Amino acid sequence: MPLIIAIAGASGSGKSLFTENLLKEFAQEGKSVQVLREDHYYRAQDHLPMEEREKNNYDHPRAFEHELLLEHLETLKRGEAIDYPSYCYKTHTRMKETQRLESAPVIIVEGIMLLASPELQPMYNVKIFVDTPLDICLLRRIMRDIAERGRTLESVAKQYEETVKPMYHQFIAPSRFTADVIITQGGENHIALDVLKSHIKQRLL
Ligand SMILES: Nc1ncnc2c1ncn2[C@@H]1O[C@H](COP(=O)(O)OP(=O)(O)O)[C@@H](O)[C@H]1O
Ligand SMILES: Nc1ccn([C@@H]2O[C@H](COP(=O)(O)O)[C@@H](O)[C@H]2O)c(=O)n1
Repeated sequence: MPLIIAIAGASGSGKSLFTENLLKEFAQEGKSVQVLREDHYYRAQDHLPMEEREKNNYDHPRAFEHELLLEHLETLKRGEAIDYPSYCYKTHTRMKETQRLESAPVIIVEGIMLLASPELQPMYNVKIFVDTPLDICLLRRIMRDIAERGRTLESVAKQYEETVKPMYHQFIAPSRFTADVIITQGGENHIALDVLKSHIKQRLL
């Protein structure tokens, strides 16, 4: 049965980079791994005008369609394929295209609310929390959101004050206590990558 690894942490903590690095480690050994991003499960908002979409709280668990993510994890765990959704941060909604994604011996799922959602917890075999100081997360987010997600400095600052930071304290920070492993130094922690790789290899034997 596939092993499901959840990687959670604040926005900008280094979850994606850590996931990419873990993926590279497995690819080098010819191991098949699939990655799911919780962001792809943000709810579709085609029915809402853009001003409404821009005001939404994207840092609350109910912003995600966790019911669909749960169904997809169950399907992958049975060894079956899913139709993986895609998401656009600029239009704040799902894209039409889905991608057929086959199951694999290792499934990595990465996102801010993964450990804060009790209904998803039983699905995970390994729970990881990437723990990075919030000021570093904010600096990274400013750079990324302006460069890649079509945001302005003013909009990033407003969103951070109104939702990102308070929701982090309400939902994400407490969820770190449910983790099996807490990773410091973000996506480039190579000792953590090595330890995790050995653990996963042992469990796959
Ligand atoms: N340890 C690190 N050192 C330097 N830059 C990092 C580190 N971890 C992440 N980054 C960079 O910070 C930005 C945000 O990281 P990312 O992995 O996308 O965060 P998340 O997925 O948690 O939102 C990216 O540009 C990434 O390359
Ligand atoms: N339409 C959206 C959807 C999400 N966000 C922000 O993305 C963050 C989560 O993604 P990371 O890659 O940073 O983990 C989350 O904090 C949301 O605020 C958004 O701005 N707009």
